[in-house]
Amino acid sequence: MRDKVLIVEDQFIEANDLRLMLEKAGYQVTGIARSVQKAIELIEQEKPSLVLLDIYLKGKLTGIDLAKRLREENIAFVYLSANSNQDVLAEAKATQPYGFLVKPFREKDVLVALEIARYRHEHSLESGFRREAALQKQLAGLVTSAGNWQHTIMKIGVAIQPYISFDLMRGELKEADHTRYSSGFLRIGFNEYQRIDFPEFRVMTGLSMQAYEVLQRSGHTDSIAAFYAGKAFTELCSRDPLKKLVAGYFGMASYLSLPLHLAGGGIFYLSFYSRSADTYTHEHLALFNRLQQALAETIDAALAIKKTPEGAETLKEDPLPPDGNSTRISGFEGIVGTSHRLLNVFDSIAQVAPLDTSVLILGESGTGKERVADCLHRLSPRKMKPFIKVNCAALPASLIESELFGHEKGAFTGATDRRIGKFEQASGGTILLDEIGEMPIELQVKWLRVLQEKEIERIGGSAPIKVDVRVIAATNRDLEKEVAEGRFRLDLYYRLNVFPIQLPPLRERKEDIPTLANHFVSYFSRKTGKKITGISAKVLQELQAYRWPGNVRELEHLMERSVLLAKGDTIRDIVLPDQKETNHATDAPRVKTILENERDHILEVLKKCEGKIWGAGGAAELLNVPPTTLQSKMKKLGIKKEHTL
Ligand SMILES: Nc1ncnc2c1ncn2[C@@H]1O[C@H](COP(=O)(O)OP(=O)(O)OP(=O)(O)O)[C@@H](O)[C@H]1O
Repeated sequence: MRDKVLIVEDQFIEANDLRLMLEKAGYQVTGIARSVQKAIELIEQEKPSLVLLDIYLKGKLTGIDLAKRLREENIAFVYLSANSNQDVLAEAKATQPYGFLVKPFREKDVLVALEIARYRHEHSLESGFRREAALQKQLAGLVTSAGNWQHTIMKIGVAIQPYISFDLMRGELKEADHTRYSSGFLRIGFNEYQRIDFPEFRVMTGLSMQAYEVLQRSGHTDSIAAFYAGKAFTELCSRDPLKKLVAGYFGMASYLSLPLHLAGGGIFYLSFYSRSADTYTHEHLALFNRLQQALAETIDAALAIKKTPEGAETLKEDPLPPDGNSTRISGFEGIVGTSHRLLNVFDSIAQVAPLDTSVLILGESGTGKERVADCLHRLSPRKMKPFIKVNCAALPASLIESELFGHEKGAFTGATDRRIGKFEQASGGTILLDEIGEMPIELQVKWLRVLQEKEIERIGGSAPIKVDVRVIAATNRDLEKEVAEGRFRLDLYYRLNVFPIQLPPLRERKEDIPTLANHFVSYFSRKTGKKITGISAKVLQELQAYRWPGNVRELEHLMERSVLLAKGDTIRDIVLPDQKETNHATDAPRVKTILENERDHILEVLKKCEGKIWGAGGAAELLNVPPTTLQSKMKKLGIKKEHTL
């Protein structure tokens, strides 16, 4: 059956061109809508499987408004746009489109974008189902696994973490006679949890037994699944002093409550806390609906053990087996830290590493982007194949193309031999395009085609060559800003941004500073043969107060210097750059180069003239240069006509 496509576009000529293009390629175009209202009517009547969607339409509502509805109805959509305003872009991105096409369109790009959208849509549904089926199986497996009930609850937590991210999980059963059984698990590493039952919690918080019981009695319990964030979380804490204590003590910012009605009667309260405010959504409640039976069966079985006479004896004191609280997986070696921001990065790596999906690693300089790329490769099925790194900033623009795609003998002056490019060298493996934000704009179009069509052409070559390479890109630039300012192609940005991993700056995960500092001290002590065993409390305090504009790399260099200068076995002094200066340096906007200024100025004038170069009122006249000079400048600065509309 032919795929049904709806075109939502208010420009008749463009819409009609698209219709002809799609029909020629075998799609069934179910209609052209010029407004959101008309689009909704056509969607109800025709049930298209794909929608091509312009952002600005006739009427008040925009394509972004329609996109939200398409998401809910699970219909794949691709934006059509010439707009690169940063705010609009951020809004469009939040609707999670399946692709983005920049006007004017090339036929092949449109068709490839539709193919990819269809593939991604089917794949996301399918992989969602597959992942959930795997989780259900894992939960069923826990029913028969031996161990005490707390151990089973923790195993449920470990299994559920990739679906419901948490920093603290609690399980609690209230019996008819008011006896309570509860257990808590604090996440302290990627797959490491510390069991915190109420005796430990009382010791940590200094609560007396009596005070604890008072707090517990005045608590709030949900009878149906619910989540709380922001104001709702603050209100929940003000109604429930025990939750307030937990939130304050462990720095939690949101809460998800999943009450499970057990077959044996009673309710088991499974609840999750997260240190991020935006962790829990309606999707978690929907997931819970699908999983509650499997969860209830697992917990029922675990509690049945508790109810046997032998089980009851060991209920509160039973320690977790040694492998229970520490199931480290290898692969994250070299990335030190256990802050929840870093653990979220580990979760993303674990989720995406085994797939072939492109990954975009974002983060300030020195945050560990290259290390993350290493992990992605090491944890993928491609680990035995090459991992090739290309630094786009370190290559002169004139060489990047031949460096990446290779050239044939005699392709240009100086090409004395055939050269295999980095992309082909990475065949079967992974390529890291570091500093992708620095890639010249002319090359970005070629790069987009490589990503879409999975084939390259050597310079001077006569036919394209198919390549199987997984692409990881990294940048410390704000790519959305680069797009808004015309330095990065919007369609390439969307193609790369399939799975972004954002690395936090060090100043946002200060709790990792002592571990990192100690890690570097022991590394450099070993390397230099000095016997340094620690860092003084004063130095640790200073390290935590500093803003770290250079992130982990700066900390690494500082610790190396400190080890070299240290007298005795402890680091007691450090010399940090003047805080005011460094704050200033981080907050100051990047100074633009002369070429960037020239480019911005020409772009601004061209936009004013709606792209017109020649004749009266054209950009050449306004800039007071001959049109041919302007054209060659535009070429040199990578300004295309479509950037100016
Ligand atoms: N979590 C970490 N644990 C241990 N070392 C780290 C960690 N993160 C970064 N490093 C170290 O900090 C230095 C910088 O890391 P890396 O080169 O991966 O950063 P980057 O984000 O790619 O930087 P740039 O944007 O400048 O290329 C490296 O020497 C790396 O070993």
